[in-house]
Amino acid sequence: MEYMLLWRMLPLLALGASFLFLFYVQNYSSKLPHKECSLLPYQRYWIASKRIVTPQGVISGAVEIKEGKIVTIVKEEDRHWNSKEGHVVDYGEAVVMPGLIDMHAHLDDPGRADWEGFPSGTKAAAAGGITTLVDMPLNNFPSTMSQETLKLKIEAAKERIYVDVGFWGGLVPENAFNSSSLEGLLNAGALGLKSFMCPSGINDFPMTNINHIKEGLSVLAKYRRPLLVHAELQQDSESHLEIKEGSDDPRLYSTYLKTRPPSWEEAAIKELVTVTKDTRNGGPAEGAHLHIVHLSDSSSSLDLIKKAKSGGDSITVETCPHYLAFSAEEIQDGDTRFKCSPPIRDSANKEKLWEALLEGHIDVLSSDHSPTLPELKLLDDGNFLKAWGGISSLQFILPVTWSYGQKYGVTLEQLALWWSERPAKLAGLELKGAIAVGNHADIAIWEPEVEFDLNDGYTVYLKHPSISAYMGSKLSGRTLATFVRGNLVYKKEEHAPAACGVPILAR
Ligand SMILES: NC(=O)N[C@H]1NC(=O)NC1=O
Ligand SMILES: [Zn+2]
Ligand SMILES: [Zn+2]
Repeated sequence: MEYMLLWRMLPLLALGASFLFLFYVQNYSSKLPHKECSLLPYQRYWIASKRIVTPQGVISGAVEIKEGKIVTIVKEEDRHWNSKEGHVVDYGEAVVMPGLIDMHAHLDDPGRADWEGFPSGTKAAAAGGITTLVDMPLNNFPSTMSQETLKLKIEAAKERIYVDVGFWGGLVPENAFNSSSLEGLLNAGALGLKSFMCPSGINDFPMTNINHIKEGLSVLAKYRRPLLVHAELQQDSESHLEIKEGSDDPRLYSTYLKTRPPSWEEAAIKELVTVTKDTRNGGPAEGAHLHIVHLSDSSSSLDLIKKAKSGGDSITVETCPHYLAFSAEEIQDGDTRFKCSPPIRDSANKEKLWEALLEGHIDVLSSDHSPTLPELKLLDDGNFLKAWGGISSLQFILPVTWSYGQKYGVTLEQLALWWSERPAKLAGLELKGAIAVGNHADIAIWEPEVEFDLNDGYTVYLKHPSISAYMGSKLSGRTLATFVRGNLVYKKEEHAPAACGVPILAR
């Protein structure tokens, strides 16, 4: 009789057990990253190399990664690490460096995704060793200048980004005196704000004056987040107004150069340093920080920044690879791929930029990757005055800085400082920017000595490779692999099947 009861109960028991099993699998597996996020099927593993760039210097050894974070770093000589404890990926002599953080890129998504877009831009980033991008609030449509428009960005990024992406919000006349609007944007997670002191090239992103900037800083002080400023102030007395269609040849680079002299940068920075005084200790905007983007003028503009820094202002400055790689003398007439603002100046200016970077007066590097449609670059026409201003570079920033930096003795540690550690600090990314225990396992593996020709045979992931000023050049430094939070997102011309980058929102 009891046996009979047991037999009858069996199907019920089996059903219960399978429910329990399903419950377990669902709950447990949801905690594991999607296996399509990574080209490496391990949760826990070691990366070994003879050249690992840490804040304490370059070491030979191994880094242990567990569930997306760096948990151990050991030197070769301290052989406590036991390879049996996990899978080891041995990269030999290749360099293991913190992934690059490009704090200034325009991915134009949503609204102008045909210019670049999150999938193409972040695939290019991953292929170039970049593990985090901070996206600019303009060139996408609508511009990111409110809580609602930031939400559109986050929505557009969903399952479409291959690396992590943070967002700057826009400071524009419309929101500058509306602190609740700015606070809404900052509360929604913007890592800081960005504004222009000259026309931005995009009608729906109008320029700010120094009063707007002062207001922006006072709101940012409370959040301890930065304001990034495009520092060029149009000087009517000179230059561009005198350039009339027909009298100066718009195909000559020298014509374009005359339209944006260094005095524009100098005038903007002169105004900025009157308000950065507020950021000093005890000042009314203490806690805010002003960051000058893409400095080109290495003379008077830089002197003003140095003076403000020495006075205790919270101010930093970046330059970009194109100002370090190219000089005005080399730009061919009609080659609008090189048009950007502020413009690329002469070679003496370039030498001084390098000097300032090496001496620490320029703090950080960024790409200012600002693509567009090839037809708006006017490559056939070659009209420098009408072509889109912006350089396409994202995938190449590491080999460009490395290749052009050879002449100046640039070291791996310097690259890590300019491209990872300092941008992480500026953007407030606490767990990124260095190979250190507890940090996200955001890692670039690359071979500095390997040369390549950036020609049609090279796999470029940017949406419009033809508009990049770097096409046709020979560079050294090939990316082998890129890890984002422990996921192997790129390996030798292959991306992970799923886009598992996450939006980074300030809290
Ligand atoms: N709108 C936009 O991306 N402008 C950028 N392009 C450029 O060359 N400088 C910039 O500020
Ligand atoms: Zn700019
Ligand atoms: Zn820009």
